[in-house]
Amino acid sequence: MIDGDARAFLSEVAQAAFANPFSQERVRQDRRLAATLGEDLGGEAPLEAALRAVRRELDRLWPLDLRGLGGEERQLVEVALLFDTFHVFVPEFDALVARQLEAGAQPVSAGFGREVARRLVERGMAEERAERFVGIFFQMRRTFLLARERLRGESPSMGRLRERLWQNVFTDDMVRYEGQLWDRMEDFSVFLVGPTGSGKGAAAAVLGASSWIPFDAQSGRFAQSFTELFVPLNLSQFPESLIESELFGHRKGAFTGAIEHHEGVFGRCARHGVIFLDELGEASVPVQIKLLRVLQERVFVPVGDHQERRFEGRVVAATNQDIGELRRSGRFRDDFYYRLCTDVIEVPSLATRLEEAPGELEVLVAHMVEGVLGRADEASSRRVVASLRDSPGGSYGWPGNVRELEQAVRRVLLGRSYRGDVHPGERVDEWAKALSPQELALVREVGAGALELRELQARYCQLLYRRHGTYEEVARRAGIDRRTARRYIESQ
Ligand SMILES: Nc1ncnc2c1ncn2[C@@H]1O[C@H](COP(=O)(O)OP(=O)(O)OP(=O)(O)O)[C@@H](O)[C@H]1O
Repeated sequence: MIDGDARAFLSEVAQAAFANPFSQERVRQDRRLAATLGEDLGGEAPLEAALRAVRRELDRLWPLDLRGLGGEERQLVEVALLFDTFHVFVPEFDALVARQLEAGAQPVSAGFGREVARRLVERGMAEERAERFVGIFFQMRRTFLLARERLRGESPSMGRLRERLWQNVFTDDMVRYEGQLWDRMEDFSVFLVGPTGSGKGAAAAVLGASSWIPFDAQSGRFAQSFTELFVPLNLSQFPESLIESELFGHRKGAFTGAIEHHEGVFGRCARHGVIFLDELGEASVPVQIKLLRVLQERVFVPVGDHQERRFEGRVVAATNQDIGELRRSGRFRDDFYYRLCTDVIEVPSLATRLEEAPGELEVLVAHMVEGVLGRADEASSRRVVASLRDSPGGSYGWPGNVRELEQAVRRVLLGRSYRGDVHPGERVDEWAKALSPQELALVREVGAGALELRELQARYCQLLYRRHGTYEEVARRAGIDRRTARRYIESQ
C-alpha cells in the first residue's frame, strides 16, 4: 500500500517525530525531514514544512485505518498520525497548562482531550491506547513549557540540563516509552547534583510536574492537577530526630510530642507524584536504610505504626555536597547510592554558565527583573546588568549561584550596588572593608587574573581619579603623563 518514497519519508518522520525537543539533533532531524521531501523551506521553520508534508502524506493514504496495516507499515503510519495529531492540538494543550497553573489543585476541564482521542480512534487505534496518548501529549507539553520557563538560560550546559531532564522523563525512545515505560517510571529515581542555589530544586520541580496523568474521557478531565504532584522535603531543615517522621509520618503517641497523627511526604505523595528529597547528604545511615527499603520494596511504615503502606510515586533527590567524599567517609551508603542513581543529572554552576555564554547574565536578569516588578522592563534590566558587570564584576565566582544573583538583582533594583558575597569564615581585612564596590571588584579581578594590562591601567587610573579628582594627581601617582592619564580615565 505504501510505496518506497512514502516509506522513506515516513521512516524519517518516525525518527524525528518525538525526538528530544531540547537536543541539537532535533533541529537537524526536522531539516532532514523537510529535505527528504524536496521541500523548499524558504523562511519557513523546518517543523512547519515537515508537518505540511506529513499531512499531505496522510491525506494521500486516506481513508486510513491502522487496523488494515501490519508490521513496520503500521508503525510508520501510526507515528505520522500521532505526530500530526499532537501538533494539531498543541495550542489546546498549552492553554490547558496555563489554566491549570492558575487554577491550582482542582483538575480543570480538558474537553478537547476527547477530540484528540476520537481522531486517533477514527483511524483505527484502540480507545484505551488513544486515551493514553492524550496523557502523553499533555505530559510532553507540560515538560517542555515548564523546562523552558523555569530553567532560563541559553548556555550550552543549560541546554544540556533541559535535554537531560526531558530524556529522564521520556527516555531516548518515545515508542519504547509508550510501549513499556509510561506507567513504570516510578522505579527510575533521579539524583540531581550541583552547587547550592544552582537550580536543583527548580529542576526537580520540572520533573515533579512531568508525570503521566490518566485522562478520563467521561469527565473530560485529567485525573489530577499536575500542580499537586510535587512533594518537596528539605532534610537539612529538620533535626535528625524528626527526619524519619517527616519522611514516613507518625502515629499519635509514637513518641513524646507526637500529639497528632502526622502524614509524612511518602504518605502525601500521590500515585503519579514525585517526592523531592533535598539535601539528601543530611540523611543518617538508619534513615538511608529505611529509604532504601521504600525504593526497593515500595513499602514504608510510619513511626509507631505496624501497618505497611505502599508508595507508588517517584523519588528525586539532590545534594550539593561532594557525594564521592560522603561515600568514602561512610556517611552515604553505597547500596543506597546505587539504588538512587539510576540517573544522575548535573546542574551547572552559574560561573560555568557565564563562562560559556556571558549573555546568560542578561537572560537571567531580565527574567528576575520581570519577577520582581511583575512586568518585563528592559531599561531596568540593562541598568542591573551594567551595575553587576561593574561590581562584583565579570570574574566574580557567584558562590551562591542563581539564588545569589536573585538577591543581587533585588539589591541593585533598590538602588544599591552589589559587592559580592563574602563566605562565612572568609577573612575580610579592614582594608577591603574600606573599599568601594568598584575598587573591591578591581581587586577581585586582579586576583582572578582576569584583566588585560590596558584595562588594568585604565581601571587603576579611574580609581585614582575617583579618589583624588584631578588628572594631575592621577598622573603623579601612577607615574605617567597627564594626557595618558586623561585618556585612560575617559576610556570607559
Ligand atoms: N535556570 C534558572 N532560571 C531561572 N531561575 C532559576 C534557574 N535556576 C535556579 N533558579 C532560581 O534560583 C533559585 C535557587 O534555585 P534552587 O532553589 O532550585 O537551587 P538549589 O540548587 O536547589 O539550591 P540548594 O542546593 O541550596 O537547595 C530559585 O528561586 C530558582 O527558581
